[in-house]
Amino acid sequence: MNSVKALAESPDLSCIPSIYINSANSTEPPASDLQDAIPTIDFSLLTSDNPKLRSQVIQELYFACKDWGFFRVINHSVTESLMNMVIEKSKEFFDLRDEEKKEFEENGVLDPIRYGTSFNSKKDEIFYWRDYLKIIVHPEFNCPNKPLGLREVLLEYSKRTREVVKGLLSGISTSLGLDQCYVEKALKLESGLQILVANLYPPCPQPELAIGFPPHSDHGLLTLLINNGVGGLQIKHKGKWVNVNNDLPNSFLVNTADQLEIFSNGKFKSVEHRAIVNNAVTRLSVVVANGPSLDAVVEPAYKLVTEERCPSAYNPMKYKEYLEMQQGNQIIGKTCLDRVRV
Ligand SMILES: O=C(O)CCC(=O)C(=O)O
Ligand SMILES: [Fe+2]
Repeated sequence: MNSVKALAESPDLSCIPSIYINSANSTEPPASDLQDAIPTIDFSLLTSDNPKLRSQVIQELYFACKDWGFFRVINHSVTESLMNMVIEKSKEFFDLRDEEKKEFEENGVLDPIRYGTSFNSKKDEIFYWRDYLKIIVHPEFNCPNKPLGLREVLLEYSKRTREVVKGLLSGISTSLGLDQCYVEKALKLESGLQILVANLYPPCPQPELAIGFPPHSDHGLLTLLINNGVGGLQIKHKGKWVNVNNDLPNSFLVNTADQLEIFSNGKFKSVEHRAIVNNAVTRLSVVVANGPSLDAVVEPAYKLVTEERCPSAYNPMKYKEYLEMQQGNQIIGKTCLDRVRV
């Protein structure tokens, strides 16, 4: 595997190889800065003793999912020092020697540990300026045996982030007029799939020609993102690409993903996002994708279809099949969701 990290570190790289040239860059309008602030959800209010505060935050969650598909979560139980350790240990993984990382190279979509470059280098027509490490951390916890300490940090992070996701999904369930445990039970979250993805975007000598992560939506229910303080994430909001700034310490950036769009029968849309690169500093993001159980069949919630008399807009599909379809092909916007849309 030829990592972008090794390429970016080659001594006299001034032009990027043509395989990295993303022709869409020249046709897409540049992103603008956001006019309105991304919604912020105070997680602690979801379990407040005060029913008024609880119902208020559930309503905020509803509109954050419906109008944005992106929100920040504050006052959760994950400490800033744990978040920093996750970033630091992920960086140490990428800093291992190539021979050490080689044993984790991707062989198949459902491999528990996958180190690779681009998105799906066997299928990608152009390559993305990104190396990655993907680890299935639930229902079974997996982890590379190096660097030292990675395992402890990721195990703790996986547990903590699952608690946050559980709380958010019970709020979302309520906000959809369903029982607060409805999502959890229907999608068997006890054995829900959780994949941790570390994305490394080294400095790129021609950032305007390359792309770190092309426009896409995520496969699961909710994705939690943190990064090393370097900007680069852009989301599509009201039809336009906008920059997401890192302006709130100790917060998660959360986005709605495909299975939540399906489950909510399209009430909540999975949001498209992408990552651009820069020529000065390495960007590192750590994303936790939280999905249903692999054997859960996902379809619009029965109650939403019957009580609201909205015909089902998505065909049922086992999450495992959806995941294999999304991870095993090229990633192009929301084309994967189109395949299950009625
Ligand atoms: O690096 C980022 O900010 C985005 C990464 C991402 O979208 C993903 O891993 O699905
Ligand atoms: Fe993503």
